[in-house]
Amino acid sequence: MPSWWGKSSSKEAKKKAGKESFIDSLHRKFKFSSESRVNGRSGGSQGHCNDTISEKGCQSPVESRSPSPSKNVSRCQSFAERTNAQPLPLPSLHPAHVGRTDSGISISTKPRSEKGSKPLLFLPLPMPGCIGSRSNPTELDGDMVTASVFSESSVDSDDPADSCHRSPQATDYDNGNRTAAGSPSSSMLKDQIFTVAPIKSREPKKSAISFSNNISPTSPKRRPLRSHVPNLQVPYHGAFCSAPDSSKSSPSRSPMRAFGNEQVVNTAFWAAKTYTDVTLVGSGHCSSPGSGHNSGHNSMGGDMSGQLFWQQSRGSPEYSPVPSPRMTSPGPGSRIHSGAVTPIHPRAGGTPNETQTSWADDGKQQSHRLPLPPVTISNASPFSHSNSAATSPSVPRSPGRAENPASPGSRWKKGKLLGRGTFGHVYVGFNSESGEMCAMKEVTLFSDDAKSKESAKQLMQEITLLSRLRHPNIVQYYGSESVGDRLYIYLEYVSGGSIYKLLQEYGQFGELAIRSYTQQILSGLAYLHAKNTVHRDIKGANILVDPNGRVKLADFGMAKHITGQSCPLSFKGSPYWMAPEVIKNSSGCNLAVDIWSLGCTVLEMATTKPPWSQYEGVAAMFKIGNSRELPAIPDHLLDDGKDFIRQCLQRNPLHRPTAAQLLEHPFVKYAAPLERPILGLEPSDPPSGITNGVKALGIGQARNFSNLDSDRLAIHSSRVSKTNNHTSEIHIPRNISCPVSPIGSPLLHSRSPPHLNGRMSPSPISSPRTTSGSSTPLTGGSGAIPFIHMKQSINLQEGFGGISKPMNGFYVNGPSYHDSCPDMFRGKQPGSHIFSELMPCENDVLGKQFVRPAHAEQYDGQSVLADRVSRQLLKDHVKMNLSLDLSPNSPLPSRTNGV
Ligand SMILES: Nc1ncnc2c1ncn2[C@@H]1O[C@H](COP(=O)(O)OP(=O)(O)OP(=O)(O)O)[C@@H](O)[C@H]1O
Repeated sequence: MPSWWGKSSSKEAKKKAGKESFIDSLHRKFKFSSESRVNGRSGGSQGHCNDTISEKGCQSPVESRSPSPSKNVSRCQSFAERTNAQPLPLPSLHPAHVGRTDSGISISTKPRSEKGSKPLLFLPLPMPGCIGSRSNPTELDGDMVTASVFSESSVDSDDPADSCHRSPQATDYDNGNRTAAGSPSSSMLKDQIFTVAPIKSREPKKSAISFSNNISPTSPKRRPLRSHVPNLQVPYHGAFCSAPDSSKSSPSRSPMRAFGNEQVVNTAFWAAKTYTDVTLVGSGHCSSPGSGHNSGHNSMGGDMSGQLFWQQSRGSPEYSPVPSPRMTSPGPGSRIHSGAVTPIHPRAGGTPNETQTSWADDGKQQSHRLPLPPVTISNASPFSHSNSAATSPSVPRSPGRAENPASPGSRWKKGKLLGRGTFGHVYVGFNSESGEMCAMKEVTLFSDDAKSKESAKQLMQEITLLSRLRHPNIVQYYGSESVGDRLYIYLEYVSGGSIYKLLQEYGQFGELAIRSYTQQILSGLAYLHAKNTVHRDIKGANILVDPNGRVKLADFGMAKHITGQSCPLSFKGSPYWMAPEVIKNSSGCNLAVDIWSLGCTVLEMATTKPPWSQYEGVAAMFKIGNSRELPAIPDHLLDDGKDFIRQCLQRNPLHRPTAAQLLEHPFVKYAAPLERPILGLEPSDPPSGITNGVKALGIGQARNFSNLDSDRLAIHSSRVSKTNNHTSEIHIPRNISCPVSPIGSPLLHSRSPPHLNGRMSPSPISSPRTTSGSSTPLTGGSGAIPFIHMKQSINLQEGFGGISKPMNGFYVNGPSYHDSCPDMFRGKQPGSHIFSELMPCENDVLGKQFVRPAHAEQYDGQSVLADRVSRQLLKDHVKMNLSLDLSPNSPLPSRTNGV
């Protein structure tokens, strides 16, 4: 056991004292905020147009521990050294996957009454209703701004912790996380040690807290913000430390996870690696990119440890018993946040879930009662807290419990740990009554950390943004609720893991898979961008894949809704996937940054590593931001693929095509469609016991929610669970997983060129070594990879850093694929006769023109249908967006006003 573990909480007592006051103040603030919103909040933050949404510190989620082939891979093997990956089995064809997508928020009207505990923390849970009720379209932004302000302020914090000087402890810590399957995996490292709640007893504890579902077996022990047993000491996970614990899942715990514009290079590390040309404001700390098992990205934004190398040997950290020192690789967890702020209190993300830990240890994966999943608030307050004690680790986890038989389907039980993130842990949530699953992100809020408040706000922002998104290629947000000192966020469960994880386990993808995944990512981005929202952290670790090959964009912690005309470009993202303009801070917020990152992700899929991974973080950033070099593109990719990457990696953001435009690129346009596109289009019946939320609830949230999202995509169901004095209205949207995704089985029904049909392309997959991803050094100096200058319609817009203002949701500066079937896409693919038989383009709602194979239907009727459905969905989304944006009450500004 690490020495720091035994140190326990020397600061415990001191922190405890401040918790109460913190909670109270936070509570008051949220409450205040809530009221403000209800009354048409204005948020003084509107004046700010900072990056906002959320800034995460480094985190290192632990990937699923389920047995996987990856186990066969030596953890110490480097990507390059790894033996050939196992061929991916063909996805099985199943009925359309229907996934719940509705969002709901659970709320408990009854405050927690646990003796000795503080009043429940009223977290401002974003809700459809609340959102819809906003009269000012910029409110959302205001929230973000507010968050950003916090974030920035945090960056300037004098708190040593801010500087993220993650010490070697990080390593230990990381190791501990990874190695301790069930051990308290705190993800926070810091020079300060704190104690975490001891593992809860599995014995049922009688709780004074009543559950909405009538479950009241909570544990008296549960003392959210105060009772930490000094038997576990978890190093603070400061901004500087990357989440070393990242396991294979997230590749990128990145080298610079905590980088921020505002950050000051104040660490020795940075001092020694200062590149004058790189605008590294603030002390960026990088987490090791591939180290963490979280997402393994090197996202910047909160903490940046000095590990800026793409970790070549990130096997499956989680399996690795050996404490891994800090990772320097651009893994999943290396994100740089503009504010070196570690979102939630260090402990939040890293605090091991006692219960979970114990479960993991014993491998039983027992689950215990959890508060009701997505529940719609039935009262006027947009903020909710749950009085459910179900989340208490001490709650009996017996699946067969008979408590609350009245509302069987409303209980979610926390299952196995999927991973750790900056904000907390993610578990599988299972409703034993309905058989449904979800991903539960558990975040522990601490009051003893100055940044907790800020972190909470950031998290709220992410939730707020996510709650407004509904697309088959975006992880659906179901709802959230706070229970005591913990916040639970319910998300669509995507069991396949991230692209990063798949790459780690199976090696590089074949071209068909890449095409399919890329097409889906683009679909999600097109939708997102149509809402003037930029993800800012696109990379393999943040893209999840379900068993059917459907891709879902995840982790919107750094996403930002672009609203003003001018928005400073925050230094956020993951170094290796970061666009030049972000590094150079030369342009304003731009949707095009995602396109650049997409290009990097395509390379990542083709090589298992992001471009420039052979360089350490800072050096890579220097390359990206100051040289004209572009990463080498694997030869095994066909011309379309190479061209696609080049299009994305144009240094001038104005030259990059928009997501919508890229959907017309032959590389993705003919990607294999999903097998089951139609199933589920019609609203599915809500689960047993669940009634239509809108009708049943008749509350603002429900109404607004229905307005916010497409009815065609989801059914808003709710369940009213009345228990004792607690009434919860569950709003469980169900949606269909989507037809947009082309890949039901990338290997099947492909509409790609004949030579690719039905087969993976020449084996990229078989041997990760064969391709050189990062092994491909950057050859060439500037201009090694020629830019392709296509017809452009540059339309500089004032106030947006020179970036063109989106037109119909898309910036119109880049290559105009709108123009009738661009020649560049015609017959471009070698040997593809399909491309030469294109039907006349037809306009779609996006103003784009799609091209279809003349004999597509006879070629593959189902595929065509799927394609149409997918496009229709995209149109619907756009329409929906337009409708939403134009609504005076919409929290999102009209696109025409955006950017
Ligand atoms: N909806 C989901 N379905 C399945 N697994 C998920 C889901 N969301 C997250 N995970 C898993 O949980 C892990 C932690 O996710 P989380 O979003 O908290 O952190 P992260 O994305 O890895 O890091 P960060 O948020 O700091 O960038 C991820 O690595 C991912 O494997």
